[in-house]
Amino acid sequence: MTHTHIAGSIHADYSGLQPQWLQWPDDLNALEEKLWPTGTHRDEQGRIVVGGARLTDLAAEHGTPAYFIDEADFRARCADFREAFPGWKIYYAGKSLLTRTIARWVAEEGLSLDVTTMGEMRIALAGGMPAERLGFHGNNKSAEEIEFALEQGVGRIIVDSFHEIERIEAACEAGGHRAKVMVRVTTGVEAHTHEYIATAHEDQKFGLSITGGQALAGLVRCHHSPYMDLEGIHSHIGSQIFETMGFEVAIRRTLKLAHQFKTATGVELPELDLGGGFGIAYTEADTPKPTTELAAAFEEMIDHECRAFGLRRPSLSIEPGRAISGPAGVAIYTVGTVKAVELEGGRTRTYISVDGGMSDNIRPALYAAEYSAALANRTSDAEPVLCRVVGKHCEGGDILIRSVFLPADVAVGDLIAVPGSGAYARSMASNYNQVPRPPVIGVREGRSSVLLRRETLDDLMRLDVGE
Ligand SMILES: Cc1ncc(COP(=O)(O)O)c(C=O)c1O
Ligand SMILES: N[C@@H](CCCC[NH3+])C(=O)O
Repeated sequence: MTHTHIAGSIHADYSGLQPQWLQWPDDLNALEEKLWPTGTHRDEQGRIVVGGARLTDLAAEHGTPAYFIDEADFRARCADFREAFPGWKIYYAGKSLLTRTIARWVAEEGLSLDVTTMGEMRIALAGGMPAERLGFHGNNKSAEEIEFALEQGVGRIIVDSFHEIERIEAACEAGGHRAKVMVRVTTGVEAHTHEYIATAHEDQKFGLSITGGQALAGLVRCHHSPYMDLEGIHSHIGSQIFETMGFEVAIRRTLKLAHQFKTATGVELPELDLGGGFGIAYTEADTPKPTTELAAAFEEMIDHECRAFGLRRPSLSIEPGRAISGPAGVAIYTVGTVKAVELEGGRTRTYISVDGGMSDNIRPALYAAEYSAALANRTSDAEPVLCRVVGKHCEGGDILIRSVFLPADVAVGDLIAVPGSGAYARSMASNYNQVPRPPVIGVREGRSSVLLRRETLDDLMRLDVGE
């Protein structure tokens, strides 16, 4: 192993192995505030404490891998959006993480809820979210889902295609319903995020294109429908976005569309929904903007464009998912093996295998998403080594954290905590390799409660009904 001098101290030389954004850590035991639920700290023995509970105790009680959600932090993030965007409707995006209890938290915090399937609708309603506070999304809603939504009286259906318009009308006709709808449009914005989670460029499956004219045609079609009350335009440009620029372009283009609609029909659309996508810090390199800053930028742009197009300011809504559930959640794994792999140039990468992997967090494999990690059960004075935290699946790409500095003495049995695991981890989990999915545990004032229990092998066996 070669060594190099950086800022006066001697470090192992990981040049070429270490991504540019990953800094040599000043203090491996430090917990960078922006990554963790508010109030996360180490106790006097160095154990990480989340929501007033030691992760060691939580792991002993609930096993690993597991996701722990700090209820106070989750609720505070709901409140933060509510307060930063006064007068706006805030729809928490349930796809990021949804259980009945979480739906209840969201309802109690006064937010609405964005759902995408029958399953999400059922869980949200079972959690006590009033149907009129649900926004029903999806690019291929089934007739059954639409009928259910109308019967329950969901607040609005966000229409994604002409086929769906026909399906909604048929369901209204058959069931004697009226449907409140918004039309999801593609604004052509190239959001600065991973290609798979950008959703407003033209060449993808969501929404009706503004440029192609389908968006205006869809709005007019809904406006004239005898079964629909058209509430407005919906735009969602993508996910894990830090810059306001993409949203500003979307605001301009959707309000221009609202103006065209007014010219075509003489009617002003009452509402504009700007979707979700607000980025969070997964690593030290991520710098999310405070919600107040986002709100100020949006407000200014909306006022400006409304004036420019001679429109009244519409009612406004957003749909944050990750920005609420992501930082509130920490995943805990147990180290099973540690392997120093010799690379060319005499350098070493330390592979730390944990008891989970791509089945409980597919995001690194799917989007090359980066995460951070910390030793949860103790501190260490050992020197930092460049590690790759990998899972237990039969797949070379089963990587949880591609590059992270951890102490050189990480050993079998240690606990690894991964912040930012509240969003799109459990909700996208699978049973790959017949691994039961981990539980979601709520933590509040030092006490924990199971929100979603751990799957068991019996659960898996029960599904396997073949001869
Ligand atoms: C329509 C819609 N709204 C809201 C969201 C939530 O996004 P995020 O969790 O990034 O805020 C998504 C997912 O990207 C979405 O598709
Ligand atoms: N699931 C994605 C976000 C996009 C999903 C919603 N359209 C993620 O983990 O980042």
